[in-house]
Amino acid sequence: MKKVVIATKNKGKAKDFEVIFGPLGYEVVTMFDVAPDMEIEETGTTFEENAILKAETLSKALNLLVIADDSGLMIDALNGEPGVYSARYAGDHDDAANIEKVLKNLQGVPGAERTARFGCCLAITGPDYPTQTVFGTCEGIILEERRGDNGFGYDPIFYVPEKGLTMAQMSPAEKGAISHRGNALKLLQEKINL
Ligand SMILES: O=P(O)(O)OP(=O)(O)OP(=O)(O)OC[C@H]1O[C@@H](n2cnc3c(O)ncnc32)[C@H](O)[C@@H]1O
Ligand SMILES: [Mg+2]
Repeated sequence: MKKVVIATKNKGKAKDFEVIFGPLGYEVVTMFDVAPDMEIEETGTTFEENAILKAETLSKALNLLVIADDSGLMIDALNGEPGVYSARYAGDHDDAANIEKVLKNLQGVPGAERTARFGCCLAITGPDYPTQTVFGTCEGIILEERRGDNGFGYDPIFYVPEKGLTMAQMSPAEKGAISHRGNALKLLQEKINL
């Protein structure tokens, strides 16, 4: 089986990638498999800077073609927060605490003003392979309470009107078909031959 290396330590993301790459005949390999002790500090101020940083750091260390994902949630009523800082919005990398903080900051904001979008930048790079990036989005509404147990991160409070479901109520395949990550991967496939 062909392998694709993803510069991530997020098991939820890895699952999202498996659902999309599996049918293309790829086994997904993450940093847990190839560089468990490596920590890449995300010092960029944009998704693109951080995606490139993660992809290039791991690619140089392994001398292999690598894809990285830097993503996050942008909430209009919070001026685009948590944005690039989505993973550590409440301090630690704690999904439950991050959701609590969002819900608290949106208290009293009516439904029509709870619009938001997920964004995902994918960077691909390798030895003798110029770095390229794509950006995918997915529009939604932030609910007042959690719904569903699938997915990761902010999925339980991110409602997608076209589906009538939160991302945590979708199957992994349903999420992949409409998500920022799925949309970014479609753009990547258009650019290069995966
Ligand atoms: O950097 P890696 O190791 O890939 O893992 P990470 O979780 O730190 O990833 P990011 O730095 O890209 O931060 C993205 C955060 O944005 C949120 N997020 C991104 N995609 C999401 C999705 O599909 N569903 C829910 N939350 C998501 C979630 O809180 C993530 O931790
Ligand atoms: Mg990260």
